[in-house]
Amino acid sequence: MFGDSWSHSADLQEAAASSIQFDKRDRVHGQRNTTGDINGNLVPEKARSGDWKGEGDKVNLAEESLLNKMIRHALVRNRNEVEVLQADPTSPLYSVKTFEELRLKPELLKGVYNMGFNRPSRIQECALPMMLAQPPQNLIAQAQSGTGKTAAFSLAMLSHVNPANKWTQCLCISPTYELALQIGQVIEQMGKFCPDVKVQYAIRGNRMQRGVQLQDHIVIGTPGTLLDWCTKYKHIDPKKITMFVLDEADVMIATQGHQDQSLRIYRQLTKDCQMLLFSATFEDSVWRFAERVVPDPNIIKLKREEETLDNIKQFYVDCKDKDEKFTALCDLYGCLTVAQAMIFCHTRMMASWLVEQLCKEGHQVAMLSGLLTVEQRAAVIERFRSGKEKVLVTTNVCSRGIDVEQVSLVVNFDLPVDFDGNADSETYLHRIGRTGRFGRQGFAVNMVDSKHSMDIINQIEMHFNRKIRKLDTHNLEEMESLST
Ligand SMILES: Nc1ncnc2c1ncn2[C@@H]1O[C@H](COP(=O)(O)OP(=O)(O)OP(=O)(O)O)[C@@H](O)[C@H]1O
Repeated sequence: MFGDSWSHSADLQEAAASSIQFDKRDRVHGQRNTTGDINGNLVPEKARSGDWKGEGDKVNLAEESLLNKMIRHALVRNRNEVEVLQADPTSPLYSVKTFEELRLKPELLKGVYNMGFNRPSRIQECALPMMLAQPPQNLIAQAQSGTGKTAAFSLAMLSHVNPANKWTQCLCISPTYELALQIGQVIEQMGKFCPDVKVQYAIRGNRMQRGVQLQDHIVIGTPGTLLDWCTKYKHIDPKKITMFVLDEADVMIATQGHQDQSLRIYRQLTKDCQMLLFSATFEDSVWRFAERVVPDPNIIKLKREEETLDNIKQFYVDCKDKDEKFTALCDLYGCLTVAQAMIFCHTRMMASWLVEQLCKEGHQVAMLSGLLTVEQRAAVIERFRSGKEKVLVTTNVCSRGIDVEQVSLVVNFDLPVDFDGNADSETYLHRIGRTGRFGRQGFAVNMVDSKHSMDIINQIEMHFNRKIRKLDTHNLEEMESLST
């Protein structure tokens, strides 16, 4: 398929990876400030975490993904059209509007409905018929988190297996232990009425006697353990795998060693094995990886709904220093609690300082930062969502993940900057942008405390071609207009 050059480069990668002592759990728990590039080199995480003027709080892709799964209870709204690129453009394109059209086993259909799914999501409409087609078709699918990818491939695996064959038929690779468990939960829930279908987890700590062949039909696991189970321990015969799913490919390749482990598993499969790859984003490195493991793919893409600054009134407050920013924030406090507000800081330290100061002033605020475990973060977000907390102080760790409809005011206590200290317009948009909020009004207040931060405001103004007006915190009329 890719010839020797491809396997040679995989070998080179493995050799490189094994020479670097790197515990992947470090990444899972966000201790590292590095990430692996396509060649397995360690490179610093850049703009996303912002690392200028003090360590910005780290955004760990796997944690972000897990957090998203934990806090999400429904599909993300997306009204964009799905783009489909077929491997064979002459073959008819099927898409379904109902789950019945898929002719699933009745027990499986019952499982789907039992989960409260009435109809396929946008991405599922196209992806499901492709994944269930005969002869099998390969698929690369890209759509943001929450659009129904996991549910789609879980359904495909459950539908694919023949329970009468007592061996592993579907492999699903996931970047972390926790994410693998999340996928397993979906499969187990969806397969609730298919008791004959067995699921197993190839994750650290789950050990079996060497040479014991699994009878479980679907195995979900992390790349390293799955590779061991296929090669070293022979629990799985890779030649009998007929469906191979790679989930969260973007997270996978950002994790040192995972890419080459996945490639090594892939190389043991037969060429008839159906390959399915999913990713929330599609940078070049993800794309190159996808092309390596998914020959002749159908490609499905669902663009993220554009965030927009429409309906957002943007202001800046001119301050001398941090303390003056704090005073300005306290002046704004009445407006913050009218609906709900998020206050962004660059570092964990700044966020902690701010929370402490606000509490001293008698204000009730919640804090979200990379210092918290994913479970703790999920709990804080739930409290904020349910309105138990009105004001959330946060770093970038959650600027992407949480969609809280009722947030009407965003304060950039620190402006978003990239690695070099320039305006990070993308993060700015993520912090204050809203997607299709039915014209609901929002406000953004940016704290400026230096010529440099004023420059950033100017850069952001130019980037979005929108005026950011000066807010005089002593001008009560303008202040009050924030809450109307
Ligand atoms: N057809 C559907 N109808 C209703 N809800 C659905 C449907 N498909 C999935 N969901 C629900 O929507 C949410 C997101 O789905 P899912 O986890 O499959 O998305 P995803 O794209 O894999 O996102 P992530 O990568 O964060 O897991 C879940 O709560 C899931 O139960």
